Amino acid sequence: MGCGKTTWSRKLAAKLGYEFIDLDHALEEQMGMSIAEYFSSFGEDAFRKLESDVLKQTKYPENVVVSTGGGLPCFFDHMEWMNSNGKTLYIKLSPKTLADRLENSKTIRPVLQGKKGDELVEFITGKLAERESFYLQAHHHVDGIDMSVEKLEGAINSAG
Ligand SMILES: Nc1ncnc2c1ncn2[C@@H]1O[C@H](COP(=O)(O)OP(=O)(O)OP(=O)(O)O)[C@@H](O)[C@H]1O
Ligand SMILES: O=C(O)C1=C[C@@H](O)[C@@H](O)[C@H](O)C1
Ligand SMILES: [Mg+2]
Repeated sequence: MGCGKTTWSRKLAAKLGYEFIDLDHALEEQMGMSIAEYFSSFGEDAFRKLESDVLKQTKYPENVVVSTGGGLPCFFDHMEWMNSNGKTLYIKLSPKTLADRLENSKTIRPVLQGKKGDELVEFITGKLAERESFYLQAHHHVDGIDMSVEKLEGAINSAG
């Protein structure tokens, strides 16, 4: 969460002349409300089910860069499904850098429940420990510091 998937997928798509789909955005369109509102009205389990349906039922164009939500890779068979249907890339950052970015971001992320400072760093450290085994299944891993479109292109064109 907050590693730059949306920001950099959009830039990569523009550079490649591909379409761009952000699955959090697609979900919000389908729900007719923000993710934060959906979480508080229907809870996380309902959100994860809908997120899975949107991942698998979206009609993807042939050439597209897709950014997922931060939790999506860690539920159901999503990593396996994405690895079978495209090239996957994990943008890796430390909990401290993620916390700094998330504190400055305007998007409300309900999983964080308003945490700040050291409490936020500690929470992200725990979440990453739970989740990283899923993220590491991605075909390619890039360090999210000094990010550039060229760095992303290099990673997806590399052997692994
Ligand atoms: N290389 C960068 N350097 C500094 N800030 C960045 C960089 N990339 C993204 N950001 C900022 O970090 C924040 C999170 O970025 P973004 O929303 O793209 O992350 P995300 O991975 O899509 O998050 P989520 O998992 O919640 O969808 C934004 O405020 C964005 O402007
Ligand atoms: O990390 C998560 O679990 C989430 C990340 C966001 O992208 C959204 O998908 C939602 O806020 C949940
Ligand atoms: Mg995003």
